[in-house]
Amino acid sequence: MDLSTTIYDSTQHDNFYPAASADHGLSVSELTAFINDLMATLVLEELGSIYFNHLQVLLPIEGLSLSDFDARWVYGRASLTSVPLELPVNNVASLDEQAHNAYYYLTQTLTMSQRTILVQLHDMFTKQLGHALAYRQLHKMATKDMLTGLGNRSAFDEALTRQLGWAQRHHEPFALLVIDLDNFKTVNDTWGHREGDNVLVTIASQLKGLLRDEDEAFRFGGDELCCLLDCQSQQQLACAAARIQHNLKQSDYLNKRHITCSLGGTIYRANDDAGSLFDRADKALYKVKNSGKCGYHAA
Ligand SMILES: Nc1nc2c(ncn2[C@@H]2O[C@H](COP(=O)(O)OP(=O)(O)OP(=O)(O)O)[C@@H](O)[C@H]2O)c(=O)[nH]1
Repeated sequence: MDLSTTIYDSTQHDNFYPAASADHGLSVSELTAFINDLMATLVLEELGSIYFNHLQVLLPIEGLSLSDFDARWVYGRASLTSVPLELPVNNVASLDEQAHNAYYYLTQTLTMSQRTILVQLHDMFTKQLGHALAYRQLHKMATKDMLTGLGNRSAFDEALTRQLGWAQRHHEPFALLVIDLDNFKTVNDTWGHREGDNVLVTIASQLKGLLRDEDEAFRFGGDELCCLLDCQSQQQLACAAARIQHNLKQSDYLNKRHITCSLGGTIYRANDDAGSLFDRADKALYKVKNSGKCGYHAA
């Protein structure tokens, strides 16, 4: 889910402004005037665009249009500044161990009561921001394989659905490559489970290093990995598979543990869905497994 959408929904923007004004004992037009007078350009380092969405919540108010605001918006600069005011964004530090602050660049010095209101409004905005960040953090944890740092099966499912949608709309094929380690159980049995874990981490990190920016790798489960590749032909896919296999064979660490892998690949075809695409790649993989392992087959 898009983070900005989450924020927008969670602030229930139709009700937000009147609620804010009631809380602060101001009429909507007084509050509007206040925001207007402040001409506050909000710059939240790293989270600027997220915070900007909060501002959009405030924009449909009388007298303040997006273009007005745009004209005043200064991201990362303080050209309008008379008084930069830095306020902590609550609940965020504990989520990702980084301190985040919102910087309000003001065109006039605030009176004490304006400052109090700004701080109160800020707390209201950042509560929503905290929720959005908590959601983002949870989503990250739910889609990441904790051992290897690759996307997990759930991330793979999401990415595959996205890729299929793109391929169907734009008639642009892509490739699915399924990689399964050979005799991995022997590594666990011989060197122990921890060493088995190290092997998985090593392979995942090599894979990440090998792929181009537009390609993605996932741990599908156990000793099986998947890649979604920007390949449009069997030839390109075969090259990618050969590159991966060649690279793994160069690793002394993996050679000492007799690690090889089998790969099955396929290219998207019109009318494919996730099931048909995956089945083809999986069948190709099992052809390799059934004919001596350590090879590549395409379907
Ligand atoms: N160390 C470690 N082992 C795991 C993990 N997940 C699954 N395994 C082990 O991976 C092994 C996979 O075994 P199999 O599916 O028989 O695969 P294989 O030994 O590679 O056999 P082939 O695929 O036929 O070559 C099992 O022993 C699992 O216990 C993990 O996170 N860490």
